[in-house]
Amino acid sequence: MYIETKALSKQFGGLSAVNNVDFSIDKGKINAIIGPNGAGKTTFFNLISGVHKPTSGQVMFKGKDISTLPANKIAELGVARTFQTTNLFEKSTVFENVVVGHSLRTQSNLWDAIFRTKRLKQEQDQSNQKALEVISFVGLSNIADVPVANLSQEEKKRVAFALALATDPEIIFLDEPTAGVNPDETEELSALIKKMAQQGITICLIEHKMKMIMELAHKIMVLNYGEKIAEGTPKQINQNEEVIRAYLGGSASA
Ligand SMILES: Nc1ncnc2c1ncn2[C@@H]1O[C@H](COP(=O)(O)OP(=O)(O)OP(=O)(O)O)[C@@H](O)[C@H]1O
Repeated sequence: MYIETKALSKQFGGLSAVNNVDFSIDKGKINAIIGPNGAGKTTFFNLISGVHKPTSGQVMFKGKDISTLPANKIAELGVARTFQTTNLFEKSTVFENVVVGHSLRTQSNLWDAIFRTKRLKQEQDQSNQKALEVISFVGLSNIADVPVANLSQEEKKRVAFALALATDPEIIFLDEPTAGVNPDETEELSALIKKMAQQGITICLIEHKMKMIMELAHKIMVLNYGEKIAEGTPKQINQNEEVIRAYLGGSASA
């Protein structure tokens, strides 16, 4: 089993944001989490990536319990979250933003920085090369030197993907990756998500756009009031009575 949650629960005061959720994320596939507003999707992400500690239950990564590891340790294991586009440095270029991502994988310290050591130089070269590689992968090579402030929302989303990819992740968590972009751009970003999965990167995403999820995901989990009400292929989810009632408001093609 790759990533697995066992009876995972998180309470905020008296509120059960995530309640007793068993879920497994399939390696190399596109896994999706859907559900109405406030269903617990973001909290579930935060539990897996170590932002929140569970109230009870476990998160297992390749058979190891990571429930109590801090977020930076979980990131070092190869679990990356995309950053909101608002976390990008607007005045810096695409390249300058992305090069930061790879620093998670480097060892240099203050000593290296003061004395400009060989290790620092080698690692800077590696980070620069990695940044160029992932910028090309997300299709932004021609604007690598443009400040982020001058980019469209869709291009900023690509920068956020590149930043996550620069950390050499095994799995990427995407929280509403296409929020705020138009339908054509949504399709283009979907194609990019597929391309990441084809590279062997496991994807886990939250999305409200049902049509996109139905076309993209291999596996879907539906949360409602913190509880898992269904899990399955897009086809199974589309036909699930409880999902149709709770989430799709009676129309499976919403
Ligand atoms: N840090 C927090 N403190 C208190 N309550 C919280 C906290 N984070 C989330 N909640 C509550 O937990 C519940 C689940 O929230 P969460 O953001 O996980 O839902 P969501 O499915 O991601 O919603 P949306 O689709 O609106 O982003 C909500 O009722 C929310 O108000």
